[in-house]
Amino acid sequence: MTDTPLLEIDNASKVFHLKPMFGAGKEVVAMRNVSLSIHKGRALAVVGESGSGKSTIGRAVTRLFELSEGEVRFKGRNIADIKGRAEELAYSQAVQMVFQDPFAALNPAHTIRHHLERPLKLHKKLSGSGLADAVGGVLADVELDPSVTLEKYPHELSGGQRQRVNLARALAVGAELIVADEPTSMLDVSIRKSVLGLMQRMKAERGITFLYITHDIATAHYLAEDTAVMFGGQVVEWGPSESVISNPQHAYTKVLLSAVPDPNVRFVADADGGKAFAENIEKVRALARRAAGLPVEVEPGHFVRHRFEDMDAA
Ligand SMILES: Nc1ncnc2c1ncn2[C@@H]1O[C@H](COP(=O)(O)OP(=O)(O)OP(=O)(O)O)[C@@H](O)[C@H]1O
Repeated sequence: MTDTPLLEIDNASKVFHLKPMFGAGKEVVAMRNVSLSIHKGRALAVVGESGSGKSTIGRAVTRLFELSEGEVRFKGRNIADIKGRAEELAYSQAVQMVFQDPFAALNPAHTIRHHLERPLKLHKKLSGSGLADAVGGVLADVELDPSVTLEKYPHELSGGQRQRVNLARALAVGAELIVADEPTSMLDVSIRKSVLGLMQRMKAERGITFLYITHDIATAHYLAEDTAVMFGGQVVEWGPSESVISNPQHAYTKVLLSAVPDPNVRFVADADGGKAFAENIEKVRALARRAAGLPVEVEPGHFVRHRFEDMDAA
């Protein structure tokens, strides 16, 4: 591991100012003092329920808006300082997004060949046999057979195959970091693991780095070395995935884990399997929403904002 992480999110906050046609304007704090980092060739899972602020992190990293506070650094450079067409293009190639709906990101009027050749021609200036080899290469990387895939249109593929095409396209563009926002949640349960397995291999074999955004904490450890749990725009607990999952410290993390039906997740719950927290969900949410105090390190690299004991005071 090199010392400088590929991606650093440093004390990042985002406030949206809503101005409705009628009534008073209001502010939504979508992300509050978030600090996270990922080294090259590793994955960080950001987990939380709907509205917790996970996608806001992804959108900040892909430069869809400016932060209200803090900064995002890619290879040590503040992405707010990226200027000029060449630098912007280089960043938008290096940082690719894969979305929940694998169909929406593909043009139904074009074949898979078109989707993959276009970025390779445009960005890597390939043609002829070099282009054919590169298309074959990215399809092999995502474990799709060129002879049965290339001439098909997106609607002729399964959801899992379409998501593989999206990942192949990210590779064709030259992705170093893939922001995968709920990439498997629209897929059948039976093929979720295979797509996660593919992302795992892209990481291990190609050195691709993933920011994996998911509501499903059970899937985090398939892909991500590290997991951050979000609620109300803040990260309430983070650390090595194994440690966060097997030894959760925040009541909200316990609630997320108590909803996991997967027997492979080594969640060492307390006697009631976290049910007490699930039944007190509003109290847990109130705890998670509280302004962040100084985090406590419970195990090496495993941090939590508020301990169980704090819940009664919430
Ligand atoms: N462009 C925006 N304008 C106003 N509010 C926004 C905007 N984007 C996000 N928000 C608000 O910020 C909060 C966090 O949203 P975000 O989309 O990051 O959550 P999420 O955890 O990704 O949820 P989901 O899984 O449902 O997308 C929500 O309250 C949301 O309504």
